[in-house]
Amino acid sequence: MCHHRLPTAVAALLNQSCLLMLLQGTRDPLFLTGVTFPSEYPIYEETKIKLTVYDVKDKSHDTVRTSVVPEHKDPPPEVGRSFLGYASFKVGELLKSKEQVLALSLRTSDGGKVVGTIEVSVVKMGEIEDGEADNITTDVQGQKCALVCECSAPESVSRKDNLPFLNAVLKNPVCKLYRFPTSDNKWMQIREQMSESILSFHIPKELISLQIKEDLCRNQELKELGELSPHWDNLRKNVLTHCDQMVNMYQDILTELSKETGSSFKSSSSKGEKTLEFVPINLHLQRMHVHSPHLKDALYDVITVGAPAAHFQGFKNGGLRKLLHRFEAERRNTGYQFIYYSPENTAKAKEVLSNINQLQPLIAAHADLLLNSASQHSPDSLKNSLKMLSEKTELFVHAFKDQLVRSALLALYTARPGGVLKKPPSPQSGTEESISQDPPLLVRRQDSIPHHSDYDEEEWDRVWASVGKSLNCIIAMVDKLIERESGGEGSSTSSKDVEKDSSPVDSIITHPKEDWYEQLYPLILTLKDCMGEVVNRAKQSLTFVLLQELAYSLPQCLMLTLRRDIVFSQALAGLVCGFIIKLHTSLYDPGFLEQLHTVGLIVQYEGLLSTYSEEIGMLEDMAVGISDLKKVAFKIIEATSNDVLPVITGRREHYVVEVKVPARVFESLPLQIKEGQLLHVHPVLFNVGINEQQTLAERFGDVSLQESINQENFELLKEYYTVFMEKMPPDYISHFQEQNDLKGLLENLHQNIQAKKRKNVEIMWLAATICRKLNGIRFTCCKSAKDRTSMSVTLEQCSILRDEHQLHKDFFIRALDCMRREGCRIENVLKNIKCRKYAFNMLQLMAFPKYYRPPEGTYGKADT
Ligand SMILES: O=P(O)(O)O[C@H]1[C@H](O)[C@@H](O)[C@H](O)[C@H](O)[C@@H]1OP(=O)(O)O
Repeated sequence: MCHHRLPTAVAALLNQSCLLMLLQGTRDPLFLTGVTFPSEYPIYEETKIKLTVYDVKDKSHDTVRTSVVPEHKDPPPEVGRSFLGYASFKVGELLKSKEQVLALSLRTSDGGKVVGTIEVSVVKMGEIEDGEADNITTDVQGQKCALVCECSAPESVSRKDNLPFLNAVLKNPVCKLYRFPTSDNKWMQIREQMSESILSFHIPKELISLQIKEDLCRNQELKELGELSPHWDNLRKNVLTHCDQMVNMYQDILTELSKETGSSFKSSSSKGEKTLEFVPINLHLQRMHVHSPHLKDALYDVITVGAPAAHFQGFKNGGLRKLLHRFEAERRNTGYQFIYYSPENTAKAKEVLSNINQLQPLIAAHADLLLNSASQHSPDSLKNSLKMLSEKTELFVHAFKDQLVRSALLALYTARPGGVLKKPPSPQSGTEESISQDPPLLVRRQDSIPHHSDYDEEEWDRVWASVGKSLNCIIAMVDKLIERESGGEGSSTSSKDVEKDSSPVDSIITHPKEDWYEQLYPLILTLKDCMGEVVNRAKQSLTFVLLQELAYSLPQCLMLTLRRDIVFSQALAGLVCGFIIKLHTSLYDPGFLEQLHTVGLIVQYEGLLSTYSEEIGMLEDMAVGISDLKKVAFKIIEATSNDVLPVITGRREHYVVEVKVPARVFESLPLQIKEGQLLHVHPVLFNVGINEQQTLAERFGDVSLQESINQENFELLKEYYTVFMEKMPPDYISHFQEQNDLKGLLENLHQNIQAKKRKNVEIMWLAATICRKLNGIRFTCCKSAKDRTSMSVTLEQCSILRDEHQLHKDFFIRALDCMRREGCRIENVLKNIKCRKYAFNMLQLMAFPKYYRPPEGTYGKADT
C-alpha cells in the first residue's frame, strides 16, 4: 500500500472527517479530489482534519467520491470498499508548512502501522495566481492532469444586483474545480457548475393555467354560437363534450403540478409520468468558467435538457411532425361534414378573436374616459381621450378587414336553421381552401330551399362601417365643441384626416345647452351599440371556423393539441431558463442589448437523437416543439416586488414572457427595451444521432428526417445571420467581422450538411460555434440529457479549452476523461438514476464517435 500516493491537495471541514476513496486496483491514481470549506463552517488554524482512505472494489457504489461527513454521523457503509488507512492534521500545520504542502503517513485504524503516504496541499478557490499555481503542480511528467475539487458554493456569476434574480431561478448547484496545463505549461483554472431551475415547474404551471383560460373562453364562445341547424348543433354538442373533458384533464394536471411546490428537477426516470408530462426532463444550466493566465476570464453556458417530447403518449405512431402533417392531409381530403379551413386561416380566426376580446373592453373604457373628460369640461383632456379612443377604434375596425370574417359569416349563415345556400359558401379570395371534395350530403339534400341571393353580403359591410361612422360623429362633435369653446378658432387636429359624417352632429349642436357630456353621451352609446353588433357577428362567425377545426376526428384532434402543448411546455421552460440566464450574464454588454432588440436572439439546439425506432418520434416532437418557440416573445420589465419569477401572457399562437430585472438594472437598459418592445427568439435545431441506433438507421433505416431538419434549420440560421449583418450598427459589424469568420463557418456547416456523411458530428461543433459567436443561447439534448448529452457537453467544454484557451494538447483527452469521471455530469447521472454510471455498454460505445466515449469504469449497466 505504500505506493498509493495522492499527489495533491485535500481540504476538509471543521472537525469533520473527510472520506477519500481510491479507484480499485489503481496504484497511482489518475485524479485528485478535494473539498472546500462552505461559508457556514468557519475554519480556524486549530481545525482538525481527518482523512480516511479506502480501496474501492465495487465501483457501482461509488467510484471516487469526496464527501464531508460530520463527526457525529456514521461513516458510509463499507460496501464494495475496504479501509486502507487514515491521517490527520491541523489546518494551522498545513498553512505554516513549507510551500503549504504536508506529507502525512497513512496509518491503520489502531493508529499503529504506517501503510502509505498522502500529500495534502492548499488550493485557494477563486483566484490562483500564476506563481501560486506552479506550487501546486500535479505530476505533469507522470501524466497526472487535473485537480478536482467539489465546491459547495458556486461562484457568483453576475453582479450583486442580479443575484436574487438568478438565485430565484437556479437551484441546487453542483460545482467542480479543475486545473489543466496550458500549452506554455502554465495552469488554467476551470470552474464547472451545474444547476437545476425552478422554471422547470414554474413555466409549465403558468402555461397550463393560460391554456385552461383560453379553452374555457373558446368553449363559452361555442356555447354562444346561437341557433344552428341540427347537423351543426349535434357536431357542436359533441365538440363541447370533448372540449370540457379536455379542460378537466388540464385542470387535474395543474392541480397535481401545484402540489410540487418548490420542485426544480424532473428526473429522467420520471419522463413517462402523466402528471409531469408538461415538465422538461433533467433541465440544467451547465456552465464553464475559465480563468487562464493570459486571457480574459470567460463563461460558457449550455442548457442541457431532455428532448421535448410526449413520453406518456408514446411514439408508436410517430411524433408531432408526422402526426400533424398526416392529420392535416386527412382533414383536407375527407371533410364531408365540415368546412375545411387551412391551419393559417384557423390561426387567423383565433388571432382576430383574441384582438376583439382585447379591444372591445379597451374601447369601452376609452369611451367612458371621454365622457368623463366631457363632464369635466376640459378641452385638453377631451382631446387626449379622443385621440386614444380613435386609435383603438381604428385598430378594431382594421381587425375585421380580413376576407376570412366575410367568408366565415357566409358559412355560418348556411349553418343556421334554414340558412342553406344553393352552392356551398366558396371563398372568393381563397381564404377557405375547400368545403369538401364531395358536396356535403346535407347540402345536396336541401339544395333547393334558400337561394344564394337570400344572403345579404352587404349587410356586414353596413354593420362594420357603422363603427367607423359613429367614431367620425364623435370626432366631429368634439371638434365643434372645442371650436365653440375657443370662440371658433379652427378645429381640433384630431379630425383633420378623418372623413366626417356631419349630419347628426349638425342637428345636435343646435342644442342651446352647452353640456358636453349630454352632447357626447348619445354618440358614445351609438358607438358602443355598433361595436357590440360587430363583435357579436364576428365572434360567432370566427368561432364557427374554430368549430370546423375541432369537428374533424374527435378526440384525436384534441389529443394532438395536448401533445403539442406538452412538448411546447417542455421547450418553453428550457427557453425561458436559457433566456433569463443569458440576459443576466449579458446585461452590461451594450452590443448584446442592441442585438436583443434589433435582431433578437438565436437559440441553437443540438440534438443527439437517433433516427431509429422510438427516437424518430421524439425527434419529430422535438422539431415541432422547437419551431413553435417562434411564437414566443420576451419583454423585460422592472421588478416591483419580491416575486421575481417570469410571467406569461397570451394564447397558443402568441405568448409573451415578461422577465423581471432589478430597478437599477432596468434603468440602464436601452430605451426600446424599457418601452416594452417585444424581444424575439430564433430557434434552430441541428441533430446528429451518435449511438448504435443511428448506426442501424444509417445501414438499414432512413436518415431523411435528420437531413431535412438540418437543411431547413440551416436556412433559418442563414436568414438570422443575414438580418444580423444588416441590422447591427456598421461599427459593431466591422469589429465583429474582424474577430469572427462567420461566413466561412456557415459555408462549412452547409457543406457538412450536404455531405451526408455518417454521424457527422462536425455539424454539431460548427452549429454550436456559430451560435456562440452570434451571442446565442446554446442547448444540448438527447432523450434524457443524461448520458449522450454529458458526453457532448464535456467534449464541447474541452474543445473550447483547447481552441480558445490553449489547453495543452497532450492533456485534451485527460481533461475530457477527468470531467466525465469527476465532473458535474457524473453527478447529473447520479441525481437521475441514483447510480454513478453512464448508461452505456461496450457494444454501444463501439458505435459512438471516438470522442463521445467515456473513460473506463464510468459506464455500465445501470437501471435507468
Ligand atoms: O441520456 P440518454 O443518452 O438519453 O440516455 C440513454 C442512453 O444513451 C442509452 O445508452 C441507454 O440505453 C438509455 O436508453 C438511456 O436513456 P434513459 O432515458 O433510459 O436514461
